[in-house]
Amino acid sequence: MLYGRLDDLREQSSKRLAGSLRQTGGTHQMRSERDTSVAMYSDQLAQYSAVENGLCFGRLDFHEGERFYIGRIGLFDEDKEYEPLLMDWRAPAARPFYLATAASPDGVRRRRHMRTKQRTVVAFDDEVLDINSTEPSRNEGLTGEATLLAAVNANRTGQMSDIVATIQAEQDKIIRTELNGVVVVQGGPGTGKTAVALHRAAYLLYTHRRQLAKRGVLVVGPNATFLRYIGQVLPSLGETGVLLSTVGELYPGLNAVGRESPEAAAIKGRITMADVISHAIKDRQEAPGMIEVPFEQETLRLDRRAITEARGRARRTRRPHNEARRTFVREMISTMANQAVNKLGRHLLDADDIDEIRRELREDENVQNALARLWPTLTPQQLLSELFSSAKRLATAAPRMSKEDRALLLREPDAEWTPADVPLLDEAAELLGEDDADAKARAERQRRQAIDYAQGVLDILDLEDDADPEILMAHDLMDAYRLAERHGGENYETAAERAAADRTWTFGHIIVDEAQELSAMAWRTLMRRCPSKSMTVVGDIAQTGDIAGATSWGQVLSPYVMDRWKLTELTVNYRTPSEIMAVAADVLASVDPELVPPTSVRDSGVEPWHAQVRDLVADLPGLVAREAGEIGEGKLAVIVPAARVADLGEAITAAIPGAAVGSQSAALDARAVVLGVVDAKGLEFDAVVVVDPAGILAESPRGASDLYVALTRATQRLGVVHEGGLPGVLSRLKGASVLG
Ligand SMILES: Nc1ncnc2c1ncn2[C@@H]1O[C@H](COP(=O)(O)OP(=O)(O)OP(=O)(O)O)[C@@H](O)[C@H]1O
Repeated sequence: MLYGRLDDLREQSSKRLAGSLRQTGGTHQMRSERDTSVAMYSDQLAQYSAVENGLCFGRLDFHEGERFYIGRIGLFDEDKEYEPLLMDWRAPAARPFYLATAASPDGVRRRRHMRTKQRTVVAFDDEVLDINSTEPSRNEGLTGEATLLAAVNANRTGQMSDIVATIQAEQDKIIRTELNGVVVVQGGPGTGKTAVALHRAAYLLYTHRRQLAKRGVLVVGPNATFLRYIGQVLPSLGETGVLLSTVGELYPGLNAVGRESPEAAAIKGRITMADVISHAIKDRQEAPGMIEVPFEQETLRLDRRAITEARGRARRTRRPHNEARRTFVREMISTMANQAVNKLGRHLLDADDIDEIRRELREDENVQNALARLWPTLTPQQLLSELFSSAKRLATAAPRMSKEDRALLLREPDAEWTPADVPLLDEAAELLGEDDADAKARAERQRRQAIDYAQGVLDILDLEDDADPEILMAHDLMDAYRLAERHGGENYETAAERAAADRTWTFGHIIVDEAQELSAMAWRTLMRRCPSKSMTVVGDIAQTGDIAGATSWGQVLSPYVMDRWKLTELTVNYRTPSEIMAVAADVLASVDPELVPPTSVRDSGVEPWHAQVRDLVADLPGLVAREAGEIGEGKLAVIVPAARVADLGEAITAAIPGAAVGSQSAALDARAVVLGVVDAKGLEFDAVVVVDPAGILAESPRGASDLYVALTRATQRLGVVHEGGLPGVLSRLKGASVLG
């Protein structure tokens, strides 16, 4: 019945969409109304398709005989005064599905979890919420235990799936925390932080749709692999208007994927870089001694005092550099005009002549060159590449930075931009001010040309009597205006799309995942994008791997919100079975004995293994092949020190058909993938082989956190392969079976 209703709705929206698309021409207002309905019906259609799998997953029976079905979206019976047929999981009335317990049943008699395959129910589990129930005692505190365990035991697919059917009480509380303020979700590996963050985005969009649809929601993740991994979750919850981005992608028009040493990135992440950039800009507002400017037959002389005075005036406007330049130029032109007038004889000139002289000065190439030297118009890219490619400029802009640190920042002028550069470019853009008048004029010219082009295409189509019906359809559906917009690739329909193209866009809510990895400068950029400071910050201080990353949430947040942030915690690990967690816990204790590992929700009955080999390149592929055989259709990752991704990757891909290396999207779809620790962050696999743990420990000052991350990626099986002895933190493995 529910699927029947979904089909009806789909057909209705599809007809309405076709109707709207068929209307062409009309006034600007009619066109804009039509565009709005096109966007709305397309969204509805996308949502109806997205919720097809597992449309309904739960049922609540109340003591008074009432019964609700719970699902991905709300469905209503139009013929019976919109009586609810299916309740959206985010609606307040659906809450007992996640929270009710035998001790506090909230009127619920029975809770049913249903599993469906396509449109057929394949299993269901009932919980009778009666404290005196004679049912066998269940794992205390878990909601829908059987369905939950089926979900956590299932093979992984290389794509994260939603958890909407089995959200646990501690997770539900965080998902539904109020919109305003900063909420920190701290939790160990596998506690569902990422899942909770994404469901919270869906919940907030449902509950505060009006407020958030306009400004959009931004989800920030650590790298492109991770974003691809989580990319399907929100669409499967029927939400498409969320922008997923790495910090490196936050500067429109730039995809910063260049590489640099972690030390250089850490320096760029320090908050003091904000001062360095501000200094670097001031250094470009030069006041040399006397400069001479040839103008027509005369030589004009600008002395230091005149320049400093004009500079002072321009700075006192407190406008960004490129905007304040107007004041500087006006002052300098006025000084030069005075000199020129005096030389020509003031008594011979009237006001119009003097204006003419000013105009000529502005247009004179020598004058322009002199002004460009004294106060150049700068783009953020130009400022930074000229700063980082000059030891001298760096020394003046960062006098308090050590020589060694400055040396680490030096690079070629045309070097690729790195993720750590993005917050610096953003800072520079703020202080320089956009000088985008030219860019806007260019864009408008291009748009006009595209419209003319599109009009031409449509005119030609009109002339052809026997034109292909498909093309005619295109003609019916699209007028010149829409075609032009598509042609220019600027047909942004959602807030998220518009936001991605605009550096100064501010979001209604920002969710930061793996937030412990962000540098102080990256936080500064994100805080600028969210003036309301409505944020969800998700991470695990114990997993911090980046040396620019955080060691405490207070330290990160207090500069922006003082102590007005709320800490919430997740304590149950749904990913890693207890046998593996015991090994990981020893490593965690070596990071900080005070840190408590999360409790595994299940045992797997499989002990982790280790193998000492003589030569990794020769012996590892055989062990990996054996492990791949153990997990059948599941996914396997081989996690190695960054320095060994290339050689061990080659050995494994040569020996195992279908294996892949690195974090490109195809690699995640492979059955076996070789990854460095950084790229494995946030991901999970059925089996994990951690290679050369001593190498991982030695590779970074945060080596122990990296090893902890590597060990906790497995959902079923873990093996450790090493050449030398086992590091002390893994001595628990000594009792385990030894392969190889
Ligand atoms: N309530 C739940 N029901 C079913 N599966 C869950 C639930 N909570 C978490 N999981 C599963 O546990 C796994 C770990 O979740 P997630 O990746 O969100 O953890 P995390 O805390 O972000 O981990 P890490 O810090 O290691 O990146 C995922 O496969 C997720 O689907």
